Amino acid sequence: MSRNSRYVELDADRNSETRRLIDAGNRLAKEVARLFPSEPDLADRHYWLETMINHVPDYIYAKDAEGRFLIANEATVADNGFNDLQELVGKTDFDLHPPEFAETVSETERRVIETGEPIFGIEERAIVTKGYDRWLMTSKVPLRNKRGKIVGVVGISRDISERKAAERLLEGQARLLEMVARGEPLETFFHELVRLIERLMSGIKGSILLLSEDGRYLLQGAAPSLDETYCAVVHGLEIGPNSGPCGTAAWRGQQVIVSDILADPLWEGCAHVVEPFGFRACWSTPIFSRGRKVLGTFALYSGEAGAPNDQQQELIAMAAHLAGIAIERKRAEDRISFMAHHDAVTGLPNRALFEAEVSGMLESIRGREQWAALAFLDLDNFKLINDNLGHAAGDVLLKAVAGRMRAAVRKTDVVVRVGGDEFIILLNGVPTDRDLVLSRLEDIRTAIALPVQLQGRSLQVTCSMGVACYPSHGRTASELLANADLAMYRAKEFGRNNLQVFTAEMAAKAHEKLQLQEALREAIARDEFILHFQPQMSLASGRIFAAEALLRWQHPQRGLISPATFIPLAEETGLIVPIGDWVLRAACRQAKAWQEAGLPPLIVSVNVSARQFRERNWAARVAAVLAETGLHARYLELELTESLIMQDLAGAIATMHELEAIGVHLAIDDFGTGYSSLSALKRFPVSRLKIDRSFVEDIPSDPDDEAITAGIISLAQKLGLRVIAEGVETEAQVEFLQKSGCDEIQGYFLSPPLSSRDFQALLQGCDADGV
Ligand SMILES: Nc1nc2c(ncn2[C@@H]2O[C@@H]3COP(=O)(O)O[C@H]4[C@@H](O)[C@H](n5cnc6c(=O)[nH]c(N)nc65)O[C@@H]4COP(=O)(O)O[C@H]3[C@H]2O)c(=O)[nH]1
Repeated sequence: MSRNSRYVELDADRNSETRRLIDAGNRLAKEVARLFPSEPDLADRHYWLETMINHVPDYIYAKDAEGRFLIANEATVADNGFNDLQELVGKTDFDLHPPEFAETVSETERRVIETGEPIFGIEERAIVTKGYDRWLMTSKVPLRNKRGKIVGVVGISRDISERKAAERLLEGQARLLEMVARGEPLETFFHELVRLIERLMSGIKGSILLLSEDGRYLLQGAAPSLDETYCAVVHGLEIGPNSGPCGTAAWRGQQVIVSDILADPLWEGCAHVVEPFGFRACWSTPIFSRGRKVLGTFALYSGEAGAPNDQQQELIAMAAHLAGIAIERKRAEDRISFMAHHDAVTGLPNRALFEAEVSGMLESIRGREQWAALAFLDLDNFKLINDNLGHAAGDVLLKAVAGRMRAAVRKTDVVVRVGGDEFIILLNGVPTDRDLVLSRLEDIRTAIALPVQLQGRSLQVTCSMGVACYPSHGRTASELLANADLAMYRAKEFGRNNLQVFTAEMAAKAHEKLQLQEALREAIARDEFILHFQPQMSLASGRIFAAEALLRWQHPQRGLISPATFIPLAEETGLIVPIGDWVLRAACRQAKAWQEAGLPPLIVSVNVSARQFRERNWAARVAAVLAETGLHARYLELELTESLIMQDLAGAIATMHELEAIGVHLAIDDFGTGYSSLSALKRFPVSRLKIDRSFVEDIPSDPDDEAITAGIISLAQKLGLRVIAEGVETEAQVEFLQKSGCDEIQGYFLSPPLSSRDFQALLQGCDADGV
């Protein structure tokens, strides 16, 4: 039996077949025992070890304390550019690599030798010669002799380039997506993308081209590594079935791989264009939108002929996909930004854009002999067209008008839709000639007023325009806007369809108005209002039977202020509602107080403004005041003006009926100045007409006024209404009115408006039957 007990010699004493088999088995066993002796000698072990480490793809080596290679596996030898281990032995990293790399390696190894501490798993750039950028994971342990003394290092390094590349790709993708999310400029994004791909594919240069808006040309997107001359040649390339790899890829919507530029028909005739740049292959991939529309191309150029491998194809697909996301996102942002800065109906810039840019525009003419004219413009009666013909027609009109305005100004001027029917025009950098500026603006007004065909009709729309000029009417955009607005307000006051240029007087008035408005607000809070009462007398009996309540503002500094000064503003601002409520309550309370003081019951007449009358449940509010003050409804008369009623005839008549139902009297004030038609008048539940003072004023000198007054009186009689004339000052007027059949009078002839105390004294001093 051999020393190797695992390989037993078999018993040969059997039949011949079996014997032959046994002989073969024994021969095999002997051979195995020879090849694999159980106690191998040192040389065998050395050989096995060498075989083993040479089969390992990692780099394994040992170096002495001076960093000289003692031994290394085949991978180390070959990747350092040698054929045989002996060529490497004795060399240091300084002999093999650039000094900065060698220094880093030797520094690590010195540490291991000095400390005796091994280093595991450090990542380092590869300094082996494999032609492309690679990474290693390295461990180094001290090399000891038999006595345990450290005499060098043993190193083992694994190529982790692929893992590193995958990591870098992931990081790159994350960075790119973050750039998209942050809305970085497209150009920056493209640069980063191309650079990433170039880092991952050595020897490759990338370029991104974008398809022009009309879908016909390729325009430069980014090509950070390509020669500018080459980029200039490609920029503006028309796409087509045979237009280089990029032009063709964009045309077909398919990837075009040109493996050898010099041999490919796509480059026929133009290979000489790329030749100087050293390209041999070009792979162009279309960049698609989500809806598969071509947005551009992603192209890679290689100095070597060939097609991309699977891994490279994956990278290309990823890059084209990311580029598509970025382009779409940018376009969406641009769209949103356009929508945020432009008016959807007319496509004109909106106020936000104007305000963002106007300062820069004004700045551009600062110090020059030029003006900027800012016109605020409002279409007259646009609401009427919108209400009667519908919003779609209104939009058509706005578009037409916007187009005309745009056509009437220069490219450098600005036309903005502010909202509704309001526009701003900025004529920038105009000569300092007022007449010229005004004539240009008048031209725009004329263009606007040309007929527009709407729903088969020809309509005309005029405009009111207010103008403020830089620098004399304002140095900032907001000053100019505010002043042009004031001027437009004035244009409207002048009956619309005209142009007004801002003046200092307008500003002063506006300022005054603002102050008055503020003071009025405070007056309500401080209870600074009082009522005066003006008697009304029956011409037949000579009895004072009623009093008109007239508001006064007891201003702490300015004294008694007439309502004519503040009522229009109170109406404009809506302050008339709380003020009117106060008047109604105070008048009812006073009338009731006089009754309680034992005076003969009087009707108190209260002026009602349109704004008040439109308040919801106004009749119910009147009833509540009557209940609160205890005054019977028949002692209250409400004076409504013709214009108030005509603003919303149906609504006014309904409210008048509600008031009639409560039992209050209704009168029409200022009769003759409005436009109430006779047929409408018949439907008003009123009990008297009040002839406006303007007709009474010139009686008896003006025969026309006499005729009108007499006419109103006879009309009222026919309609069964009583008539009162206001503003009666003279005996002659009284005589005329009496003769004409007027029922009642009010005016200085009788008495001016009096404080409640004076009025009470007047009543008490009166003869029970008359004044
Ligand atoms: N020249 C002349 N004037 C006379 C004569 N008799 C009366 N007046 C004045 O004519 C105005 C008559 O009031 P109105 O036509 O309702 O015109 C009123 C009325 O429209 C409005 N108003 C006054 N009080 C109120 C109120 O409480 N509410 C509302 N909404 N408006 C009021 O203010 C307007 C002006 O009121 P007042 O300044 O008080 O002016 C009063 C009165 O003082 C006269 O013989 N000759």
